[in-house]
Amino acid sequence: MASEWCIGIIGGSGLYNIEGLKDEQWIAIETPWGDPSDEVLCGSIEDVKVRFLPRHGRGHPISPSDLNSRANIDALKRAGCTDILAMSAIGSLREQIEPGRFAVVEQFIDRTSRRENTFFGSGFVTHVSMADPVCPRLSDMAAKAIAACKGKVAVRATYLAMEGPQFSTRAESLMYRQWGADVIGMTAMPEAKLAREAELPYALVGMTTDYDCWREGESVDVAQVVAQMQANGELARDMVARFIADLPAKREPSPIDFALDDAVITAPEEHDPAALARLDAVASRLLN
Ligand SMILES: CSC[C@H]1O[C@H](OP(=O)(O)O)[C@H](O)[C@@H]1O
Ligand SMILES: Nc1ncnc2[nH]cnc12
Repeated sequence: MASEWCIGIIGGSGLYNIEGLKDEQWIAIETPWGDPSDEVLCGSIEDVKVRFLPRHGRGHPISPSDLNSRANIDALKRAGCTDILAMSAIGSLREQIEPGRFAVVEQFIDRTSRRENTFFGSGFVTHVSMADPVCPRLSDMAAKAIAACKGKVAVRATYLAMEGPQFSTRAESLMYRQWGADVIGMTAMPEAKLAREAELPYALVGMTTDYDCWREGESVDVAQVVAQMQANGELARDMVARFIADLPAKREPSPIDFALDDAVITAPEEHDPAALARLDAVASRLLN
């Protein structure tokens, strides 16, 4: 049955606010996983409900490895989101994805190692499919929004998620290219996995800031990233506004809304009540 959209926007480096929301209000949301990165800016554009969360918090106090992605995704689900459009600054591993070009991500290679990456531990063991980690419908709409704003866009990119906070060595950067990665960042994993566990369709738009360090004699630094981030800001804000304005009037269901069907392996008699209690938002569809 068709329903209303409620779009969660996760703002990456350089995108700490969005403008033009009606009835906007920053709201603190408590979660069983701890504090999200910041309050959530809630409001609407036309008839579409919008929930905006700056991934690193306003002022960028939180490092990639310390992001509480479980709290961030849970908070967006609790705030009523039906879908998530995530924005990220990225390095490019391909000549043709130059700084300033936006890349719509289709696949991930997850090299992160020190992050909580699931809502589902012992007592409610669950294995969701990540074969197709992003929502094709949202990704397609994001690519169209970038093009409509006269932005340069690359589609079907593979994103390598690294732990950081240091940038890669040259050998790593060259190896990631051989692995088939197109772009690199430090934050979209486990965020995308957790969105899938929370049955939230997720798309990722990478905003290219640099060529990382695979090109002979070149390397990346924060000054370069920040300068390009500022240059990317206008397109980022325009494309988010266009993406929301161009959503179909009603939201048709997505298969990702049912990602937990057939994913839970723990027998009902072995379910841990404490584990279930923490899943009141994330797995609300199954538990109610
Ligand atoms: C300032 S460059 C490194 C920083 O930028 C990206 O963050 P986000 O994905 O939130 O835009 C990258 O992953 C690093 O966290
Ligand atoms: N080169 C790079 N490596 C990792 N994360 C990034 N974010 C922006 N540029 C990056």
